[in-house]
Amino acid sequence: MQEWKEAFEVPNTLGWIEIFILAGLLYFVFRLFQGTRGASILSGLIVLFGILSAVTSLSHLDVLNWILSKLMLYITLAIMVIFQPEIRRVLARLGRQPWRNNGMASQKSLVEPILQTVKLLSKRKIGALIAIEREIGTRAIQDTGTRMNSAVSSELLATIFFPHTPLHDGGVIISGDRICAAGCLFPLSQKEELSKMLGTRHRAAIGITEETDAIVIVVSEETGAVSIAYNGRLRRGLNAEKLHRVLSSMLRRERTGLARFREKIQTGEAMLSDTVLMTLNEEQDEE
Ligand SMILES: Nc1ncnc2c1ncn2[C@@H]1O[C@H](COP(=O)(O)OP(=O)(O)OP(=O)(O)O)[C@@H](O)[C@H]1O
Repeated sequence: MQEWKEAFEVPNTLGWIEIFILAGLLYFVFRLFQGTRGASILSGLIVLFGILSAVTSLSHLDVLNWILSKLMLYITLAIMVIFQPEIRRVLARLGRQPWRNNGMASQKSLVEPILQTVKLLSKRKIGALIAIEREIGTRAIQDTGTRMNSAVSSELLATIFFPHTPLHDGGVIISGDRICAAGCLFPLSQKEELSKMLGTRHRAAIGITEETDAIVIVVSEETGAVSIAYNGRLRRGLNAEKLHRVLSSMLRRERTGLARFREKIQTGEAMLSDTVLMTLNEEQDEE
């Protein structure tokens, strides 16, 4: 009984500081994992472990408590292995460089050529995979393809994806207002819940957005359907008008790095990922 009383005693100032720091850390971790496959499993595990540890320690179930504390290390290792993609993505988010200006301010210089390309390729059922890099760098992925440094034009994009040409296999990466690589191998998404209908091109589109904050446009070779991937999600079957709206809206939200950084500070961490997801959700709701 004494232990229970001690456990629920009002903490002193230092205790309160510790509680606030711990709560802040937990909130930070949950925000980072929010929306990922691991979020609900992770919170479930933490709650379960917390309850079991509290009960075994307060009830003097020493053996069980000892086993739980030993299991903690293995569970942590297991979490790291199971949630490897999420952890990679979270670390990449942490490594974002909001002050980096990759020249994305010009919306028109990207939207129009991409739309024209997509319309042409979709009509002819030519497969395409176009990633637009944002704050998280994609250099390692660019290195899997052929480096380029060309202005974005619909003629060049369409030529790259034209069948039987050397660069048509793989994806194009646009950084700033330049096509910086073509024929790149994107990481494939390992999500099990993805439709069996989705082949490797679409899985690659989702895969790169799980690890970076890139926006990816996919044209299906089989159906000519146009999809857009962001933040590990795929929005399928967009017509020209919808693609224009979604793409313009996403790119409009891009500011020059410093302006966005200032804005984030003023609004208190209005995460771009949230606003873009809202755009996708709004679009989905409209259907
Ligand atoms: N990891 C990857 N990175 C970039 N491109 C890839 C990757 N894997 C496959 N691709 C591209 O996708 C093509 C194969 O597409 P596949 O038919 O398997 O996919 P899909 O999603 O069904 O697309 P589609 O509807 O166009 O057929 C390859 O020829 C290649 O160009």
